[in-house]
Amino acid sequence: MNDKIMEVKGLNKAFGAVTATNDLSFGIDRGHVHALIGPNGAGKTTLVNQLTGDIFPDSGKIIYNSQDITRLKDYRRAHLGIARSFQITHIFENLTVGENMALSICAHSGHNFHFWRHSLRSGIVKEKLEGALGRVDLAHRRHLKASHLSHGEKRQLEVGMALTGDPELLILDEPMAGMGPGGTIELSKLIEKLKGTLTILLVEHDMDVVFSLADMVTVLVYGEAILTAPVDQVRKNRRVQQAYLGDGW
Ligand SMILES: Nc1ncnc2c1ncn2[C@@H]1O[C@H](COP(=O)(O)OP(=O)(O)OP(=O)(O)O)[C@@H](O)[C@H]1O
Repeated sequence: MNDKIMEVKGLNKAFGAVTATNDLSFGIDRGHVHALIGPNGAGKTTLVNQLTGDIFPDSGKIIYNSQDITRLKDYRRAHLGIARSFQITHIFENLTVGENMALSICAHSGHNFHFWRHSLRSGIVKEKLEGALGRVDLAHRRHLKASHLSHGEKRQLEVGMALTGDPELLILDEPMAGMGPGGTIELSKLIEKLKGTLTILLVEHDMDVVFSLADMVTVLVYGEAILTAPVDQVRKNRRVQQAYLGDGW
C-alpha cells in the first residue's frame, strides 16, 4: 500500500466569485500528524469539508488509501476510516461521559440506537467502553454529566467519540479553539499519545501546538497550498513568514 494515506490533486472549489480552494495539491503520510495552517479565510475548513465529503469539489481528485473518493458520500468515507472531530462540540450534555461514549460505540458497531442503554450490559460494549475512556484519559470521569466537564475535557470526550469507530485518519478541526492554557496542554498530551497509532490531520491556529506536534505542515494562502514541508522548513520559509507568520518568526 502507498505510504500516503491521502492525496489531494488539483482541487478547486469556488463559492460564486470566491475561490476557496485553488488548484490545491498535497499528500498526507500514513502515521503522521499533518498540520494544516493558514490565515483566516485561507480555505482550511472548505478543504476539510471536501475531504470528509460534506461538500464536493468543482474539480480535482481526493485519493484515500489509493481509492478515488472524490464523489463518495460522507458516511461512506466514515466507513472507510475517516473521522472528524468538529470545532463545535457534538456531545450530549445531559448524558454522562460513559453514556456519551457508549452511544458512540453503539452507533459505530451497528447496535440499535433505541436500545443503546440496554446494550451497555453487553460484554463487548463494556470492554470497548473501558478502552475508549482510557484512550482519552477520561475513565475517572465516566459517571459525571458531560455538562460538568471542563471545556478541555469536553474536547477529549469528543475526540474519544470520534475514535470509537477505529478510524485510520482523524481530522481535528481547530481542537484548541476557545481553550485555556491548561486545556491546551492536556489536549496536546492526548494528541502526542495518539501519535503513531493513526494518522491525524490537525487544523490549528496555535503555532506552538503545531510546531510541537506536527511532523509535516501544509500552508494554505488564498486557497492554495503554498508549501508542504517538515516543521523546521516551514519555520524558515521566507514566503510563509511573510504570508502568515509575520516577520517576527
Ligand atoms: N458556504 C460558503 N459560501 C460562500 N463563501 C464561503 C462559504 N464557505 C466559505 N466561504 C468563503 O471561502 C473562503 C475560505 O473560507 P474557509 O472558512 O474555508 O477558510 P478558513 O481558512 O477555514 O478560515 P478560518 O480560519 O477563519 O476558519 C472565505 O473567503 C469564505 O468567506
